[in-house]
Amino acid sequence: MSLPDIATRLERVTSTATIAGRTLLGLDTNPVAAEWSHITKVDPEGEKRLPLCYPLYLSHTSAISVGGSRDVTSENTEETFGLLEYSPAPAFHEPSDATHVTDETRSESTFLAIPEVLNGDSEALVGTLGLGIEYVKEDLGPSMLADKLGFSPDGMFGDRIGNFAAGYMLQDAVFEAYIIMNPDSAAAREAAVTEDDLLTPQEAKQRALAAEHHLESEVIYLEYSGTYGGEEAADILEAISDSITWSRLWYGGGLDNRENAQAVLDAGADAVVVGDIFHDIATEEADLFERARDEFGGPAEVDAVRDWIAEAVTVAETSAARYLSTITDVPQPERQALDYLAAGVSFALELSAMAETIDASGRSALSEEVREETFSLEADIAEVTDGGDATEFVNGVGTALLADCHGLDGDDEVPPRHLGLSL
Ligand SMILES: CC(C)=CCC/C(C)=C/CC/C(C)=C/CC/C(C)=C/COP(=O)(O)OP(=O)(O)O
Ligand SMILES: O=P(O)(O)OC[C@@H](O)CO
Repeated sequence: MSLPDIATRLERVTSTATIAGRTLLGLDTNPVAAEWSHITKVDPEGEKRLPLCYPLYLSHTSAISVGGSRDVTSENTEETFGLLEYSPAPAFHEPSDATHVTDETRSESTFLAIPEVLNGDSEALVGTLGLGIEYVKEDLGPSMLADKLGFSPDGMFGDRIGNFAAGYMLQDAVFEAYIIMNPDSAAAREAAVTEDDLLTPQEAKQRALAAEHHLESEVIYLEYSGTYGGEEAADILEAISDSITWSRLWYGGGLDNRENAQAVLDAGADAVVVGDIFHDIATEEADLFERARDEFGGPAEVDAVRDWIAEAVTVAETSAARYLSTITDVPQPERQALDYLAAGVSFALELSAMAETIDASGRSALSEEVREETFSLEADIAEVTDGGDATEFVNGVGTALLADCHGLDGDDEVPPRHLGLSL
């Protein structure tokens, strides 16, 4: 038997074993964790910001998806992964364009999640993917290898290096088969989904079956981006979850309270995905900080800030409480939200008082003073990350915000443009 014959037989045996494992034995070989029930989408674009103590909020989510469909670049994606090093949850990369993928994003993400749209145009199903593979094969793969080796191996292996890089990256990637049901969303525009492309539950189920059996998509993603799908979404989820066995089923769009998150889980979603309500916390925190500055006129104890927030707003209606309530295993989202909002606002009050007195002659003097200060937020952060990271995080955020306030540019670990609040 020739070498190619042996390779062909081996490939057949392996793929038969895979199918038997998944179907006859019901083995869960899906690399996307079955336990994940809540995903937070963090968008790297400039308009979508993070609350100051994002590690606290993100300590309750199962995983973080980094990506977005507008104004995303490799630079703001790398920065977002840098910020998420302080987050306790694993982060994966969902690029909307292959050029957002770099060596750094690859090494910092748990896996690459590639969207394919089941009810859009052919660009969104395979066109962008083909373009992406071409980019990995011809540019990214060879340049990553040349960086690592210190020389370009092109002449030695010809095309094979690029093919290997593309194969390797895709083998490691997970595929998300999207069904987009909100034609007014950015995702729908990207994928050319119109009213005519909306699916009935039965059609959605049939496409999900094609995705599971033919495309082998690790995730089937029912997407209502920006709006809650209600009963229509529940009907689709029920139809899909009754028939797929191996792919995970995720729902995203408009979730902002416990009832709607629980409803889609009850309808059969394995996980809920939330985006907007998380980013809204950043705006809310910045607004509360401005009001607290007028109220306290200087630094204040966390307890005093907590009492003031409880009077100043209806905590149950805050984005912080709404975000936390979409995580169904957080027992008291309102209490937790009040603690986190108070922690963020009092940290900002401490920093803004420091801004008045700090030596702002240069970044190193400023960062030295920040390191000498003890911030109460550090203990809270240390509960969700390890101690060294908590110190580094608090000092990093403090230095970045103070430097920004004094117009000192620099290479911040925590770039202030990603934070909702400025001093
Ligand atoms: C091969 C490599 C390295 C990368 C491939 C990159 C690919 C194929 C990207 C596909 C992009 C695509 C088909 C996008 C369609 C629209 C979509 C599903 C967007 C995802 O939604 P969000 O970006 O989260 O939506 P919002 O911005 O509306 O929240
Ligand atoms: O921003 P929202 O509406 O929560 O949607 C989340 C996600 O499904 C978007 O891709």
